[in-house]
Amino acid sequence: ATRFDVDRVREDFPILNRQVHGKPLVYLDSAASAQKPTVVIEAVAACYREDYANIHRGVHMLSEHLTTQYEAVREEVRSFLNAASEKEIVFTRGATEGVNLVASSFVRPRLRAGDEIIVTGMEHHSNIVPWQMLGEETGAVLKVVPVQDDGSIRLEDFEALLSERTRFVSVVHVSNALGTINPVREMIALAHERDVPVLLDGAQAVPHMSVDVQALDCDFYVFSGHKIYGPSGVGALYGKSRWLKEMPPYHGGGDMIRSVSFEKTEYADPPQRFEAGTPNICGVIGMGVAIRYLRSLGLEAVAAHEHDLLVYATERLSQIPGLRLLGTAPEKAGVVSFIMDCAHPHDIGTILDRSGIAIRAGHHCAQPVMQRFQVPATARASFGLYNTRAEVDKLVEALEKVRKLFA
Ligand SMILES: Cc1ncc(COP(=O)(O)O)c(CN[C@@H]2CONC2=O)c1O
Repeated sequence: ATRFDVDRVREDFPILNRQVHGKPLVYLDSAASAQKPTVVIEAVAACYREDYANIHRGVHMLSEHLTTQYEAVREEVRSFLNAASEKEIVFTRGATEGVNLVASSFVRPRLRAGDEIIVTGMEHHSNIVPWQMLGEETGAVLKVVPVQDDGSIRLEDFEALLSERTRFVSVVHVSNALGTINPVREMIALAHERDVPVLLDGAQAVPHMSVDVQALDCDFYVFSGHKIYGPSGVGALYGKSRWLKEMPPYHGGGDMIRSVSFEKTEYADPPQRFEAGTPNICGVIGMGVAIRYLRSLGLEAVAAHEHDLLVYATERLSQIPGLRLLGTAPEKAGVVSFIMDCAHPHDIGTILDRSGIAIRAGHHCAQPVMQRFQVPATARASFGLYNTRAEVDKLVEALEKVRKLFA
């Protein structure tokens, strides 16, 4: 793979030149949201400054031009995920809306009291709460794959939960709290042996690795634009055509119809059926530019660079007395979660902030993970393509300062 020139790449991210509390920003919170390259910032600005109109219905040049740009992003996302057709790509507000859409339109009609939905113990709340809401409505129950001490799950534990009552499996591809990469290909094969469809939450996977939904054979895949260096409030849901065709609309309104009358309304075909109302037009266009930018750097080169940072950070943090890593599975991406015996994660985050270092401290919308490891919270450093070993060294330096302060 071509050596990844991170110093050159950093020039693409204006915010990385700024100071925080008089110190250079060291941004180690990309798992929460990634920073934006100039090409994305400029594309969104140009969309509003030069090209803006509403899309899909206008007969004037601006509307037609922007509609073409907007719909071209659907092909960009199809290619990014290697979906069979761009009709399998639904634009959403993000991963959370993608899960809710599938829960409401695909799973809900299939559920009866006592039916089971399988998730893992490391899910983000956006892949727990929608299923609990369905359970309250239908009497369906959640079955949870236990998390091992190293933050991984065991296939045999997953298989043991599959039963004739299992109606759906919804699992995270890469954990935002532990960094674990789950064995999703094998999980999907086991579920499909029993004709059980699977949704993968790919919010933390797509920034760090190539994703091929046809090779995975997942039934649904969700991700958010803001984690792949694009705007917030935009994302995508991949769904197999065979499923999208049979799904009723999620939200009603304009654009998702073929014809409306008080006697009868005909819905549009997928994907438009699931895209009611005026969308985040310039956000979608920005997301398309972000995907092109990421792919221009090469997912393999980005993954290799981030893996080097992950290994380096893990080695260096492991040498800090009183620091315990959470999430030490052999297959990991993106994040290093840890606690220190001398300070609460929030204190760690506050002190690091004073040194210009941005990490996340809390439960990372994965409270069951905190309960599983019996910690109130963790400190989490997470990596993007623009991070460097020197920034890991600054993190370690600051953590030594925490130790001196609190020891
Ligand atoms: C694994 C995972 N799934 C779903 C989501 C929800 O994505 P949206 O908020 O874009 O719908 C997140 C967000 N990650 C959170 C956001 O802040 N810090 C995190 O780790 C996530 O990490």
